Amino acid sequence: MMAMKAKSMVVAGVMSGTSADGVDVALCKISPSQVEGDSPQIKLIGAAGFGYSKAVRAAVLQAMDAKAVSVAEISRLNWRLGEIYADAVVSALDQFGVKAALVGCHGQTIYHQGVASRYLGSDVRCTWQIGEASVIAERLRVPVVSDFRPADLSAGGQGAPLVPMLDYAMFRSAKVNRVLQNLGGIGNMTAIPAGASVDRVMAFDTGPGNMVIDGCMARLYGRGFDRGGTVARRGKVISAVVERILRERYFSALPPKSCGREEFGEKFVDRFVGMCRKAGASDADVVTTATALTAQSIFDAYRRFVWGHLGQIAPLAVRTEYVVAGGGVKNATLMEMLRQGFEPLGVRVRLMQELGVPAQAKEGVAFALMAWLTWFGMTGNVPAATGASRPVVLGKVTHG
Ligand SMILES: Nc1ncnc2c1ncn2[C@@H]1O[C@H](COP(=O)(O)OP(=O)(O)OP(=O)(O)O)[C@@H](O)[C@H]1O
Ligand SMILES: CC(=O)N[C@H]1[C@@H]2OC[C@@H](O2)[C@@H](O)[C@@H]1O[C@H](C)C(=O)O
Repeated sequence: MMAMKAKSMVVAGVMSGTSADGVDVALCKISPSQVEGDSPQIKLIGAAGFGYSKAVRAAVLQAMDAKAVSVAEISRLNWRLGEIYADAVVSALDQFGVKAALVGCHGQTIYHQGVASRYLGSDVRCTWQIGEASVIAERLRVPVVSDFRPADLSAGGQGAPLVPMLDYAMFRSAKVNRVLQNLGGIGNMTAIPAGASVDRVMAFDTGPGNMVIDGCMARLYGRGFDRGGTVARRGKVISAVVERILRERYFSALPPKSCGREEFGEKFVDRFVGMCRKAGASDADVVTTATALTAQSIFDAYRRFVWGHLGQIAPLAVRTEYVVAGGGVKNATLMEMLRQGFEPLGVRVRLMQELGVPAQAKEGVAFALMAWLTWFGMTGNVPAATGASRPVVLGKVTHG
């Protein structure tokens, strides 16, 4: 690909994640670095969130269950999501009174399999994000970059996580180790040792973020999520269940690794609720135990994989900061559990907004950055995070 000379641009980044709760749009000004070879400069102009209607959320969740949905429905949903994303971008641009020259749209993951399984005589790994980019490009009349994950997957990576590119560009520090955590449907962690180069970044999905909590809330309380963590605050943790689950394969597998509803969706929630009930759990205890599972799986991952890596790469770092983003930041019980686990280890827990990006906006910013990199022919994956054999240009461009 012939690379154009990179220029400053206003880019709209659009993310709709595994929680399937709606769309986050981040409007960013992205400019080339003043220093040759350094990361681009990213300035957040504004961010806005748009919840899916109940019917759209139900259709998205259904599309993730291949047995319950037809190809016709997936095709219609692809189109409808394109409209929903276009509406969200138009509303965000109106709200902040700016024009975007480029859109980066992640789309909705309806299937993700980072690890190979045997299929039609071959070892197949695959990933699928929907939300028709042509619909967005036609409405906005600007180019849209979408479908970011397949290029990394084709280069031998897991196709996820991709946010480490943003984490490294925006939040690395010369003196402090930074561990960046997202608490979306799935939890993911990026560890950047102080002063490290990009090939020393470690990143992976820690397991459930809010997905299991949300699943238990839907089943036991008929609600989408545990607002503020108030239900989890009332119950008690069934430690034996948490310990048993943490011995399962996903948690002990070495990074790079990625997961989704395939691992922690409905089927997992069925089994989890069953295990809690067997141990005598009340409804609130189930939700508290699901919350503790998220928190414990995170410390566990930190202790197993991250601690040693930070010590080895940056032995002189004065401290480690653990910076949390994503919707889970609003769950006060989960945040308290995380603080109780990290503070005794001397790790300072901080919120993403303290570093200048609202917790809910970070992934939108990441896809604005990745679109900008792609538009100028630059690579966007971090092979140390995804396991890819090389850095690749991500995504497909639909010209508006
Ligand atoms: N007020 C709140 N109190 C508690 N939890 C909340 C609150 N608001 C949002 N959440 C949680 O945050 C989730 C959404 O988080 P977010 O939008 O970061 O996830 P996502 O981007 O869909 O997922 P992923 O990052 O895994 O792709 C909700 O499903 C809910 O569980
Ligand atoms: C396949 C897929 O959509 N994965 C998401 C999901 O949500 C969180 C976690 O699992 C992460 O691996 C990824 O998203 C973020 C944006 C990423 O790629 O970094």
